[in-house]
Amino acid sequence: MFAISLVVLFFVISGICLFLLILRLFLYRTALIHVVNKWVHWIEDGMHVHQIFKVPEFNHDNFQENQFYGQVFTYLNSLASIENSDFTNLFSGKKSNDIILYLDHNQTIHDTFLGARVSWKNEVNDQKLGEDQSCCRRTLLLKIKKKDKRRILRPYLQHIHNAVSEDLQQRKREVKLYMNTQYDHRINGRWNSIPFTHPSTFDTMAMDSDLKYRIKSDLESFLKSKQYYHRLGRIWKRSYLLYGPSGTGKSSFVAAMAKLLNYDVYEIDLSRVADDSDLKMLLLQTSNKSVIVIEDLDRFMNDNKSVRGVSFSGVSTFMDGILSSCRGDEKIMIFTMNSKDKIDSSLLRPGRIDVHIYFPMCNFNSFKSLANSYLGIRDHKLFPRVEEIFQTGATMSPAEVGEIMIVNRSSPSRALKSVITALQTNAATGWRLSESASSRPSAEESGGESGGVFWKDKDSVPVAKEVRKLYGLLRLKSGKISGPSGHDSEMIER
Ligand SMILES: Nc1ncnc2c1ncn2[C@@H]1O[C@H](COP(=O)(O)OP(=O)(O)OP(=O)(O)O)[C@@H](O)[C@H]1O
Ligand SMILES: [Mg+2]
Repeated sequence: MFAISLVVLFFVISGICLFLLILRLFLYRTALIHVVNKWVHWIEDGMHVHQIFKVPEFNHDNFQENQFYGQVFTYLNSLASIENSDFTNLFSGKKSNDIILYLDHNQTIHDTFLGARVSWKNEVNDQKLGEDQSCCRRTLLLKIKKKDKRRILRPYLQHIHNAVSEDLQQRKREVKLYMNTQYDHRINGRWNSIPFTHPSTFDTMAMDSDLKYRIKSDLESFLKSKQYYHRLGRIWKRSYLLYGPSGTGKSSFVAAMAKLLNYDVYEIDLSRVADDSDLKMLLLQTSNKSVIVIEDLDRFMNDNKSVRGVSFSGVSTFMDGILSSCRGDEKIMIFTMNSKDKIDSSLLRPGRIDVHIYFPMCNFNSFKSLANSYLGIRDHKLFPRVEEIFQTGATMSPAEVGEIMIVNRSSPSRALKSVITALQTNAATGWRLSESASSRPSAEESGGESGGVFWKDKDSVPVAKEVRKLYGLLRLKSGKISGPSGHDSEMIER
């Protein structure tokens, strides 16, 4: 009898074990386990009081981005649990085989910290602005059990901060290009960003190497001078004016500078700025360590004295950068122009523009540099002929030379012959005369009224001897900064 009971018991226990095993297999195979987990969490959540914390995208005054929002967003997207969150977005990353996961609007993601379970919601509220316009107000909501709050809240926020800082350091900051959106007083953020992938670098620029070295050193010494500027009571800002004819590499050089610094680029399109206060707002919404760029400033200033409400004084106040100094961080401003001829000299005075860099048309040296990078040749039997034509004063922009070389890259001889023909045609049509009249820096421009430091490619302009003498005198008065090769004739400090 006892033996029979034992056998029955054995079968019952085995049956239960088998049942549990099959149930487990069933739950996992069919993913019903997630449904069960959801119910368990739902019941558990219902038995607790929660507290919700908001992390809005913009600070309460709506002027500046809330840095912590960006940190939390990066942190959440790096969590393994994002893969379990519904509607996660998949984007391709920097490398072709990279896939990046991003939390979708109004989705929830869970995280655990020191044994406590918290959840985050990526809340996005669409606001109707007009007939066919709307904007989003983004907030991240942290839901945490009241009983866990005292124990984990502060360490958890610190943990996010540390995790993101390390992550950012590892990724060495992905540089972004920000562009201002059309003005609308109901929208908080005025900048849209995309990854900044411009291929230009200091190495790819066909420029005098001495000049490149000076610009690099200038940037580096500026970045190290926080205390110095502070002691002088000056705003820690450096402004560069890149000017010269079209296609000489000004925009490419902006990209090269931003890459060298690893700074984000904020490019301001003045036609989208409503008025002076909007321009101020844009400046206030830029982040630390950024390059602020206004391209073709001469065009805007000359087209109409007031660009859609932006006044002359609005532009000069912007250039003074007083607002940008609110957070005491360094700012680099870059302005590009084709010519300084018609620009009010007060806009170019030292302090508003610290360094003037002239971008010349192609000369034989920059031609050789382009031939090296575009065609892979350092010398060629046609080089003397090309040099001869340059010496007659014929010229073209580096952009034009580059285009000819790209089209004929399979045959360097054909490329050089095409460049020679194009140079001859330009010379015959008298193009160089108009170029020299409109955009080369005159003595007055460079050393006279505009001020600041003036740099140009040492081969670019046949500067008159008298001007050089004058420069020499000015240098003696103010001290000099010389490059590695000892050429200091291109730089004037007033
Ligand atoms: N000095 C240079 N070295 C190498 N490439 C150059 C140089 N100048 C121009 N290029 C090439 O020519 C093209 C046009 O250059 P970029 O747009 O920088 O000229 P830009 O001076 O800004 O012209 P614009 O005044 O019309 O805006 C780019 O593809 C760039 O790579
Ligand atoms: Mg340009």
